[in-house]
Amino acid sequence: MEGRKGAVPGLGPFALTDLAQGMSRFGRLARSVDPARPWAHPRADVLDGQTFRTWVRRTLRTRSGRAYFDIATEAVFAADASDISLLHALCYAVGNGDLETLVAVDHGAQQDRVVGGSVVVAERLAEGLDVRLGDPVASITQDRAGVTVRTRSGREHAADRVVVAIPPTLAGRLVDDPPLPAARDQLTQRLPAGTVVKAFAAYPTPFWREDGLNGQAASDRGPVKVTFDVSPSEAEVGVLLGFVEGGEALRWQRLSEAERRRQVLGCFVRHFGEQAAHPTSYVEKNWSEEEFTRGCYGAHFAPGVWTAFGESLRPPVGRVHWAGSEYAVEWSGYMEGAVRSGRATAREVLDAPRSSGPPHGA
Ligand SMILES: Cc1cc2nc3c(=O)[nH]c(=O)nc-3n(C[C@H](O)[C@H](O)[C@H](O)COP(=O)(O)OP(=O)(O)OC[C@H]3O[C@@H](n4cnc5c(N)ncnc54)[C@H](O)[C@@H]3O)c2cc1C
Repeated sequence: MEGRKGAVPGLGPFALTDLAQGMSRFGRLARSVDPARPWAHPRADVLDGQTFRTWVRRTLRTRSGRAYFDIATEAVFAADASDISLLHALCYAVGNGDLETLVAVDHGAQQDRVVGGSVVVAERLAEGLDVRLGDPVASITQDRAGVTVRTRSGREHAADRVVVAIPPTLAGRLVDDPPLPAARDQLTQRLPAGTVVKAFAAYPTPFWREDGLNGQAASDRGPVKVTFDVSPSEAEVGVLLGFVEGGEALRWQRLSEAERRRQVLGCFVRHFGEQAAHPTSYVEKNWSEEEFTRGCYGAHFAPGVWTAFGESLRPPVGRVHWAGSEYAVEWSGYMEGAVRSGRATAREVLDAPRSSGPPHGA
């Protein structure tokens, strides 16, 4: 699917027709799914009983058509099409616009970057709030009077209600007393995060621009399949970002440091020429190693999970409510979804009956 540097792959008429038909079928099927209740689809058992890969292999006939769906799946879910159910792919696409919007840069989900990094958004939101860092929550105890949250250092915080705003798989690592209902716990056992490594190479200048290239590449050859020019806007330095995602990341992260770097730079050279082989610095960030993230971009649902456990995702358990990107109906897996879910859960808490007794532990 690629030739010389900067080339746009020429797809033949068969591949183009195949891709157009595949996308149209996927879009039609996605629009039949209610992203708030995917398990309620009349054919939910069929859609959730197969992997997205099965559907792609059955529906698309050409190598290029299948490659498009494979690359898009890795880029959107940080997982392989064989990891997720067809129902999840449809639900995610319809809740977040459509598949084309998710992978698109111009007018798409990939269009904008936050100057200073995404952390700036969280820092600005935290201004003026009583945010306490460095002492993670370890356990949550609730009874009829209230909730007590205990941190790893042993501090206790009493409340009427609690919002757990961390990814479901991390929420499953907290100790709950009483234990969570079986269905809710089994759900958190089945919602893994995807696997993503971001590899950055810095150069004295963004040299690829001299060749008329914008630094964006999409390839069916890994380990880096998607790249972006992430050079700072004001600095005289060029930075290329390569994403290593899904199964590619699982295999690549087992390699030695030198081999990982060699393979990433090899991909950059294929796309942008020999100069890419000699960066002034090279940095990798494996998001699965982050203790409080353990992968990204969000949780994905394997076959059977939406239909068997989906109804347990959003309802609170007693005084414990859930919020975060994974709980959003729209823009799940994105910062936008985290904000929407936060608002919905805040409303849920405000509407919940107040405790009749004093807060537990007060
Ligand atoms: C590499 C990468 C690239 C991404 N790119 C994009 C993008 O381009 N656009 C986009 O919209 N989204 C992107 N995302 C996804 C986006 O980051 C998430 O959707 C968003 O951060 C989810 O917000 P959240 O509030 O639900 O959860 P989180 O951001 O995960 O926030 C949870 C917070 O809880 C903290 N925490 C965890 N455990 C505990 C504990 N036990 N006690 C106390 N605190 C705890 C964590 O430290 C964290 O601060 C990306 C994610 C990654 C990893």
